[in-house]
Amino acid sequence: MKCEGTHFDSHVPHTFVIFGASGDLAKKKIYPTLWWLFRDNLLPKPTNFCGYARSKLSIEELRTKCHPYMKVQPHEQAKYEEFWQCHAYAAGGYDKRSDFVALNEQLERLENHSNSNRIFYLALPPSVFEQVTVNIKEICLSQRGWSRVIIEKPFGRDDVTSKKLSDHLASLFHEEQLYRIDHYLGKEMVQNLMTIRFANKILNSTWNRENIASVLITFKEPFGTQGRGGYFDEFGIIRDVMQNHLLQILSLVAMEKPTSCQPDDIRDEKVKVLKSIPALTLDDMVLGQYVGNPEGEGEAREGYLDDPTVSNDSNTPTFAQGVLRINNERWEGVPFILRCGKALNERKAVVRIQYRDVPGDIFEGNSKRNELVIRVQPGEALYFKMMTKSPGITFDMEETELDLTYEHRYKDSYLPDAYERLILDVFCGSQMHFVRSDELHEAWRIFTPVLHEIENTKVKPIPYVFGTRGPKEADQKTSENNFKYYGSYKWHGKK
Ligand SMILES: NC(=O)C1=CN([C@@H]2O[C@H](COP(=O)(O)OP(=O)(O)OC[C@H]3O[C@@H](n4cnc5c(N)ncnc54)[C@H](OP(=O)(O)O)[C@@H]3O)[C@@H](O)[C@H]2O)C=CC1
Ligand SMILES: O=C1O[C@H](COP(=O)(O)O)[C@@H](O)[C@H](O)[C@H]1O
Repeated sequence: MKCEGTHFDSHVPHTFVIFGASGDLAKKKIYPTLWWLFRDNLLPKPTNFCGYARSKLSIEELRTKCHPYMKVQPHEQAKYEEFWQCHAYAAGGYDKRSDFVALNEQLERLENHSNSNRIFYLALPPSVFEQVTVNIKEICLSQRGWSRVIIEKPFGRDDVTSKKLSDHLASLFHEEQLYRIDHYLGKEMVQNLMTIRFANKILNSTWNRENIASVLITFKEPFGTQGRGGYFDEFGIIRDVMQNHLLQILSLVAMEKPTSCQPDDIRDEKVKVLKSIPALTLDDMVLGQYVGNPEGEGEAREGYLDDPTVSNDSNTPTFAQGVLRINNERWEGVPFILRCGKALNERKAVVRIQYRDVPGDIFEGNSKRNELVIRVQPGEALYFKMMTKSPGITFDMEETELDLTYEHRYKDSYLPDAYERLILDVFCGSQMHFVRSDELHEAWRIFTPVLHEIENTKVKPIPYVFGTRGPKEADQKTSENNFKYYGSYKWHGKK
């Protein structure tokens, strides 16, 4: 797939500035990703790195914090030393102009006063986004090259706060300078959706209400808040996962074919399909909150409300299922069911495209629906459930699958982490896998009313036990929305 801005001038110097360099995201995701890109010679030369945070840290201390996540192999040691030699660190406040002036001087020295391009990564809580972006704009932009800003969710907590943030950013930067990360857009199988849909005649021509009964997009995690309940409680699972990751997947599954693979042609189609979705209502939802499992081990014994950082009467959902409708010619009447939860029975993200029953059945009701399953993680796979005659002297039929398990088919392929792809895209100037402000606006339009209703009327989520599949009411709602679960499918392959 050829897209605009998929390469960079490898000889222009670049500087990557990490705000919040002392934090969790920086040590667990950003520094490791930069190291892997550096290790694989994927970054322009030279690229320098500069951390910025309030804590006073030496490079040695920063390195020690990051080390457990860097996955350095013994033979990579020399390269690893080289990586850390390209680093600087500045301590300062997020609201202090003079500290940003000092940061800028440090960047100039690091760049040897060259025409370096600059990338600013905001690994920061949203409360300081505004001050930091103003200071970047006024003091730290590259004077001779380009500057780009990467921001992490949450992009607001509802339509009003998100618009405020969008307006603020638009007053400082052009949209082409802004890279809003939704890391699900960097995952292999999510990126594959465009190819699966638009490069396969057989799928493309059945991708509509005449053939598809329902679509189920699931995200499950087997752990709870792990002591981060304080943060989670402000947002809940709908804002944490459904409004962004699952809705992004839905857009890619449901959008019309873009006129080209150019980032804005794709994002135009995503916005268009979102505009056809009415706001979600409480009737379309099942909400849950986990309780401890007295027979479980460790964290599983604790319920959400047992987390000391969560208030005792919190009604924040840790599980949510919502049924969305797309009122356009392709999808009218096809439920798109988004389901996500923490403290469930497994880690899994999967998209199920369930086809309609075969009309004019001659098999006495024994055939089951076709289902195309796109397993995002873990173990990327694409499989198509279908009916076949049982082999041998029989006319019985059985459920089987066409199976594309990546681990078997692409044995020697390296599937980079989502952040590796996305950060590289920023160097390349490709916004294809980043969220545009109008997409965000539509996403909040769909979710804000129901979020406010849950919060204002103190809707009680249904308790479910840590380590289970969540409230059974969700399965009930799924079957009412034309998704058939047979419980009879058996896969015989190796996992
Ligand atoms: N390439 C590969 O690696 C392949 C692997 N497989 C494996 O085979 C196994 C079965 O495949 P799968 O497609 O999941 O088959 P099924 O159609 O049997 O689906 C099973 C899933 O349905 C969900 N479920 C359970 N009860 C209900 C219910 N009452 N109503 C609605 N949904 C329900 C569960 O998922 P949930 O809890 O998420 O709702 C469960 O995992 C899986 O483990 C799969 O990974 C299959 C083919 C290829
Ligand atoms: O954005 C988030 O995603 C993670 C799950 O990401 P994954 O790549 O491990 O699937 C989730 O744990 C977190 O709560 C959420 O904020």
